[in-house]
Parts: sequence; structure tokens; C-alpha cells
Amino acid sequence: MKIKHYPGKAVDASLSLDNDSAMSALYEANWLQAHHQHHRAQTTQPTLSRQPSNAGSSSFLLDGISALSKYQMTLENIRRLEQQAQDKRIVSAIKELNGYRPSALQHHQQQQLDNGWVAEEETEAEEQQLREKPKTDNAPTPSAANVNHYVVDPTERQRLPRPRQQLSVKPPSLRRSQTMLQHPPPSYVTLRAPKSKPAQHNSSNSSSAYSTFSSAAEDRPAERVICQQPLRLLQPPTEPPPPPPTAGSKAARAFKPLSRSQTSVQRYATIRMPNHSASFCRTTARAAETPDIRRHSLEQALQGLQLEEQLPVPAAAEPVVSRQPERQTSRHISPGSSSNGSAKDLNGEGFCIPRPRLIVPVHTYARRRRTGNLKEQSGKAQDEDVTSDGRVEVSREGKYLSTLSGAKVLGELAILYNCQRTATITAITECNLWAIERQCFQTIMMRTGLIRQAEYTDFLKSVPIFKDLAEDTLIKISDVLEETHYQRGDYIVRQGARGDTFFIISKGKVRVTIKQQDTQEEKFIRMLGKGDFFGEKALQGDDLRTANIICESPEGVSCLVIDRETFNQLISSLDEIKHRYDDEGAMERRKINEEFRDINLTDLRVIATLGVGGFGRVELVQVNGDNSRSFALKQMKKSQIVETRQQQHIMSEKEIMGEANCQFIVKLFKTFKDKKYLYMLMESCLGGELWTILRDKGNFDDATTRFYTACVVEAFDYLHSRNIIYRDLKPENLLLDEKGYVKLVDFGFAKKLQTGRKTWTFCGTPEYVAPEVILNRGHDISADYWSLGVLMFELLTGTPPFTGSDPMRTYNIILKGIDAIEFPRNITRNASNLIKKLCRDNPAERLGYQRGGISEIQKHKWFDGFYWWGLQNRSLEPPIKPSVKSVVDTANFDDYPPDPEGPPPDDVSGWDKDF
Ligand SMILES: Nc1ncnc2c1ncn2[C@@H]1O[C@H](COP(=O)(O)OP(=O)(O)OP(=O)(O)O)[C@@H](O)[C@H]1O
Ligand SMILES: Nc1nc2c(ncn2[C@@H]2O[C@@H]3COP(=O)(O)O[C@H]3[C@H]2O)c(=O)[nH]1
Ligand SMILES: Nc1nc2c(ncn2[C@@H]2O[C@@H]3COP(=O)(O)O[C@H]3[C@H]2O)c(=O)[nH]1
Repeated sequence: MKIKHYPGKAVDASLSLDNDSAMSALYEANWLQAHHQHHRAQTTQPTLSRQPSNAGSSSFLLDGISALSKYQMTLENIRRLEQQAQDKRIVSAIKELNGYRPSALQHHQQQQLDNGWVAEEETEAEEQQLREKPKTDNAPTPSAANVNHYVVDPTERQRLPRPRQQLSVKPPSLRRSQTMLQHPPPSYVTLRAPKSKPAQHNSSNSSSAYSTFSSAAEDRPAERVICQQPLRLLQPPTEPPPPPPTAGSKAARAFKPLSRSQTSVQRYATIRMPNHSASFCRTTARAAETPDIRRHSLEQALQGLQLEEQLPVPAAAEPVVSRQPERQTSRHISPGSSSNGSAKDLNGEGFCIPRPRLIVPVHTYARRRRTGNLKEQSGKAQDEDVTSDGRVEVSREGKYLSTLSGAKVLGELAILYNCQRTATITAITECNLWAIERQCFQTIMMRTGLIRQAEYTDFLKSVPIFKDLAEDTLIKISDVLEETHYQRGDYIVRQGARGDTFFIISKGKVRVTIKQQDTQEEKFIRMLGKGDFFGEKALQGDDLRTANIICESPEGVSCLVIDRETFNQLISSLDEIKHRYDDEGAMERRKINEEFRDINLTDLRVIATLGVGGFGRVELVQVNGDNSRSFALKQMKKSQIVETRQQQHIMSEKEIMGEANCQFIVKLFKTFKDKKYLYMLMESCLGGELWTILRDKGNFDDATTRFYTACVVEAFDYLHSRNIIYRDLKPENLLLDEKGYVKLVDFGFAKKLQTGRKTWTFCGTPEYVAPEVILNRGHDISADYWSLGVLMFELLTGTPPFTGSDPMRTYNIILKGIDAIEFPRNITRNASNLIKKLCRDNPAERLGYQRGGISEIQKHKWFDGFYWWGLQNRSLEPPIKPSVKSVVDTANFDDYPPDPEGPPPDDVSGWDKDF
């Protein structure tokens, strides 16, 4: 078992046997069978009776049927799950069986909320998505009526040579696609166990199939050993040893050392139920009254699941439930040496007595020992407990360790780890215990393991950074995951501490803070939620945590924790892992912000107009007193933004551009606002628009197109690894710097997507929108790959592939797909191959969106021999070198007359306070 320690938080590895519905169902089945067996014992029938008896009341019958049907349902679900799981999962689960890590079961506990057995068809992720959906989609939803409407670009009149319109529709209030997404196909099935059941099992008056270990306090000459650790560890016996068991007897086999190949124990335990025969009779009646068909299924299902009754143990002896290989001491009575001749075979491996829905934190054993006086406390309660579940004492090497009472699981270690008993358990009061044989226990654990593995794998598939990993990789990761839980306010990771683990949030939200060098204050960085990860930096760098991660959700946070080795082997190479929380970029951005902190609007001097956008003009400006450099100042009319309801898009543009630090994206240095306008001060790209060059040249050759496409691929790589979708690719939005490298500008439609989410806003430029945008199915970064294919085609031919006389016609052509488009001869086979792979109708099939991510595009044949590294370090010679004579040379831009509309009205409503 792995027990992990996290800075600031001790993480317990615990054993939970109560956490899975399969467990509960199997337990319940045991319960029924035990009654059945007991009934058999009562009626001295040698074999399990398959004949329904008429005994019992109809309420028992109902109970029995309900228990059976729950059990059947569970089995069916398990079967379904197992079918879903690939064979290799089962094989690997079986292999893992003996090394099963109990602590991993812990998380299921929280699922036991319902009183019924519920087969859930939706993942929590999906439910969460549904719950949060309306919040995350900032735009209202489109109705059938206004889907596919578009807003004519108001600048179109002024930009006559531009053939395109830009769209941005306020999404109407009802979204078909959203409704579809709210009912995704089931990705796995989980079961919930009824919470009330344990009480039923626990009650001494209930008809449960307890194993009863004597004895009541009053006639207790000696305690009885339920489970005993190997004798060689014990103190030398003070009393003479019992006579050696005869060969072949239960006792003889009881203490054989366990061989690794032994996967199940023979029956050896006995059941003694001096006070509970009545309840057993009743239970037998229940089972007996069950309709044949149900009973038959139950009996089938019960194969291999045997709950053993403890046969009467001599009063002076201690009942031994399990015992290490040893010579017996006189105080210890082998269960197999019971005087009752009906006791079954023993092989000495002992059996465990798991109670359902209980957690035994394994290493709290030691803690109890250290803290001591539990014995006293428990002694106090001793009498009270006698009639219920009883009390056992745990000792090791003759030394008292702890007293356990009530709902505790015993004897799991020897079975789980195929080892000898690690402690001795002695009944110090009459004990009512439940027992499950090794084989049954292992079956349960295996199934539990399979279910758990399937759940984790499905969850990982829903996490975007993992979605492209191969199934077997996901299974490997699932196998080593540890689930840990934190309370609100817990420091899951502490800045400066050593770190050895990587985390994926499976439930709840955490806050990321960083302590600045010069101050003790923790600066809030961001919130992370379900599907987000953290902890990669320490594993990639010098082991030290670079930020604090604090549990934020009132209901706590659950994380899947992965160790360094697995992280290095399977995860660390993923692009998003490398870039997601880019401190270097953030630091550079901070420097920039610092540099421009003191520059005001009044310090800027307008040189010329560079372009006209949807909301106003873009001017070339210089800072007064500094002629060494120039900037582009984008000036947007607030009234027009409000009219076209683009407030959210503008805020998003500012945020994304303001954070971006990529040489293929135009940098935003500072923003200003006044009553009429919002302003963005950006780096100026004086080489002009790629669109202008394309217009002048007609089309580009393969190599030129490759260079510009590669620049866009780099920009997309940067954005997509941060889950940002661009959504407005076209040559008009690609500007050349003075060297001839291309940069992406105009982030009006860019959006940071929530992990794993889609967006529905209908926006873009008609010729460039992807089919799923037109069909309002929800889109994500894959829509950008579509537009990349369109861009390639346009650069190679001078016209986009999907062009109609109006947007509606254009959409129709887009929906017919790329295969309906005739490719001109000048498009090479490799280029057309790449375009077709980018413009797949199905977003999931597009190159760039698949397993290898954007690197699949970079590796495409069309890019064979392309010097990506040279592009990245700007040593590659661009195909077209623009002529830029000075920092104020605007020769590469068209001329723009003054704005004929005059200044817009004031807008002081305050919507732009964060701009
Ligand atoms: N940083 C810059 N350097 C040089 N020219 C620029 C810069 N930013 C914008 N321009 C020019 O201004 C034009 C309009 O800019 P931009 O596309 O950002 O405005 P917009 O209002 O978002 O336009 P659109 O209506 O296309 O969305 C660009 O096409 C380009 O010619
Ligand atoms: N080793 C150990 N086992 C304990 C302790 N407390 C309870 N037990 C239980 O005692 C059981 C003895 O048999 P197992 O080794 O199979 O499994 C052991 C545990 O379930 C403890 O402090 N140490
Ligand atoms: N340094 C840093 N870490 C962040 C940021 N946002 C989230 N994190 C996560 O916080 C984690 C703290 O532990 P690590 O340094 O191992 O890895 C870090 C990142 O995974 C950020 O902006 N900067």
C-alpha cells in the first residue's frame, strides 16, 4: 500500500470496504445465503436446499425479493461494466489483485447518498457540466429562428475590396445543441448503495447472518482468538501447547503458510449462533419464499460467495476466526478444532470478517497503540457492547495493540497481501461477526477494482489533456491513481515545499495563490476546478512547489494523485502540461505592464490610420518624447459595442490579448477608456495585412503559404494549449511585422474555454466558419483547425473554398463538405491532403484535434523539411520581406478617410469598469 504524505496535509491511506455497491450487494447476498445455510443446518439437510419452503411471513418474502432484485441489478451492472471494460482491463485487474491498494476505494464512500440502488447513467462530470453550463456560456442561446443570422460588418462599406462579412450573433435564449449536450450517452454506470443497510446488518436483533463468537461477559473464562498472527512472532507460550492437529484435520491445514498461488481458502470457519437461531430461521424463510426464478439467479450469483457460520466453540476456549501459521497455545482454539463435527475444511489462511460500509484507516492501528488508553475506554463500554457487535482485542507479538468494537473490518491484510496474519484478534466479549472467504473477498475486490478502474479511466477520458491518450495509457494511469480528499481551507500544496506528486481535480474547486518575493501576502492567481490539474511544475523543475493550492469548496475537494514516476512516463510530455501555467510569460507580461504603467492616453500622438475595424479605427501612435518606436492604438466606440452586444467579447479580447505572450500574436500593452471609447495600445505591425499582400499577388505559392500557415500553427499552438479558441482566422487578421513574420490580431471572438467544454456563440466570418458552428452543435478549438484548412486554400488560390454569393449560400456550401470542392491544379497533393484533413466535417477527426495534438499538423507531409525551430527562433527567412522604412512608415496600409460619422454618444453605464 502506498501511503503518501503531502506538505501541510497528512493523507491517510485507508481501507474501506463499505464503499462500493457491488460490495454491499454481495454482502447482502451472503446474508441471504447465510440464512439459507443456517436453515439447512437447522433442518439438518446435508446440502443447500433449493426447495422453497412455506415458512416465514410475507414481509420476509418481500424483503427477500427486494434484496435479490437489488443484488441481481448489481450483478447486471457489474456485468455491463465488465463488458464495457476491455479484456485487458480485467486481466490487469486480476494481475493486480494481490497488490490491490485498499485506500483507493475510499472515494466511493461519498456516493452512498441514496437509500436505493441507483444505476446512474450520467457521470458526475456531465451533471456538473449541466449544472454549470448556463454560467459558463456567457451568451444567450439561439432559438431556431435566429440561428445563422449574422450581423453585417459595419465597416464593409468602407472596405470595399474586402469580400467578407463578419458575424456575431447574440445567441438566443434556447439552444438546441445545449439541450442535446445535457443528455450525453452514459459513459459509465455507477451504483449507489442504500445507506440504511448497515444498520440492518448491525442490529443484533436483525436477522443478519452474524458469525457469533462467544462468549458473553458473564461466562467468560477466557477470551477467544479470532485471528492470530504467526506464532514465531509471539512470546514463548507460558502454557503447554495443545496437542498437534491430526494430519488432514482442519487445524492441521489451518496454519499452513500461505503460498502465493493460493487464491482462495477452503472453508474452515464455523458458525455458532447460540442466540440467533430464531433470526436465522426467519431469514431462511425469506429466501425460501423467494420465487424460483429469483432464487435461481441468486444461487447462481452466489457461487463462490460463502459466509460461514462459526460453530460452537468450547466455553473455555477463545474462538479463532483466523490465525497465523503457528503452534497453538492452549489459550487459542483453532476454529477448525471446534468440537462441532460439522465444521468445514480449514487451510489456515484465516478468513476475514468485513463489515460493509466501514472504513478502517490501516495506519491508525499504530496511532492507537501510541496514544494508548483505548483499552480503558473500550473496557468501559464493554458490557454495553456485548449484546450488539462485541469487542475484540488486537495484539501483536503478545503485546496489546488496540480494542476494536462495532463496525470494523478485520483480517483483510493477510488476504490482500497474501501474507501471514499480521496480528492476533481475540474476542473479549461475545462477538457477532460477518465472514467472507478469501475467494469471495478477492472477487469482490477485483470487481470493485474493475469498477473503480473503469470510473477513473472514463473520468480521465473526459479531461481534455488526457482525452487523446491511448486507452492502455489511461488504464495505466487509472491503476496508479490515489484519490485524496481535502477540507475547505486545506493547503493541498504549499509553495516552497518539496513535491513529488501530480494532481487532477475530480471534484470541487481550489484556489491558486503565489507569495510574492517582496511581500508575505499571497496573491490570488486563479481558480481551478474539476478536470484541471496542478503540481506539474515541481515535477518538471527542482522539486519545489511554485504556488499554493488551497481547497476552496465548502464541501471539500477530491483529487486524483499520480506519482512522479507515472507522471514522467505517461504525462509530462503533453503539451498542455508544459504550458498551461506559464510563469515566464506571466513575468514578462508583468514587466510590460510595469513599463507602460505611467503612460496615459494624453501622452499618445496620432501619426496615421492603419485600419478600420468594426467599432472604430486603429491609429499608428507614438508616445510623446519617444520617437524610437510606435504603437497601434485601437479605438472602439462604446455605444456601438453596446448596440451590437459585444461587451463580453471585448472584455474577453482584452483579457486574452493582455495575457498572451507569443511572438505570433500581437501584444497588447495597455488599455484606456473614456466616456466614448475603449482603447487598446498594441505593438504595431507595419508590414501590413496579409490580406493586402494576397490581394496584390492573387495567390501564394506552396512555400509562401507554408510559412504563413506555420506562423498561424504556432499561434494556435500557444492559444490552444491554454484552451483558448480564436474563431476569426482570415488573412485580414494576419499582420506582417517589419521582418515579414505573421502575427494574429483581433481577438474579438477569442474565448477561453472551460476545461472540456464547448461554446455555442455563433460568430466568425462566413467563409471560415466550421459546420458545427453553422449547425449550432457547440464548438471548441477544433473549429480553428477547420479555418486553418480554409486559410491554406485561400492563400494558395486567392479565394476561400466555400464561397457563396451571400452568407446563407456560403453555409450551404460549407455543409456539403470539403469533398464537394474542386481543388485547383496549383494545390499540390500534399497540400490538398492536409486541407482535407483539417476540413473534416467531424470536428473530432480533424488533424490537430487528435491524439498528437497540433504536432500532427507540424508533422504532416506538406511540412516535410520545414524548419520549425528556425521559425520559432525567428532565424528562418520569411518569403516576403515588407518594406518598412521607419517606425512611422504606413506605406503598407491603405489610406482611410476621416470617420464621417463623427464622435459617438457618451456611455457611462459602467459595463466597462474592468476594461
Ligand atoms: N497592431 C496593429 N498594427 C498594425 N495594424 C493594425 C494593428 N491592429 C489592427 N490593425 C489594422 O486595423 C485593422 C482593424 O483592426 P482589428 O481587426 O483589430 O479591428 P476590429 O474592429 O476588430 O476589426 P474587425 O471588424 O475586422 O473585427 C486591421 O485589419 C489592421 O489593418
Ligand atoms: N497488523 C495489524 N493488524 C491489525 C491491527 N488492528 C487490527 N488489525 C487487523 O488484524 C488482522 C489480523 O489478520 P490480518 O493480518 O489478515 O489483518 C489484520 C487487520 O485486519 C493492527 O494494529 N495491526
Ligand atoms: N507557478 C504557478 N503554478 C500554478 C499557476 N496556476 C496553477 N499552478 C499550479 O500550482 C502548482 C503548485 O505546485 P507546482 O509548482 O508543482 O505546480 C503548480 C501548478 O500546477 C501559476 O500561475 N503559476
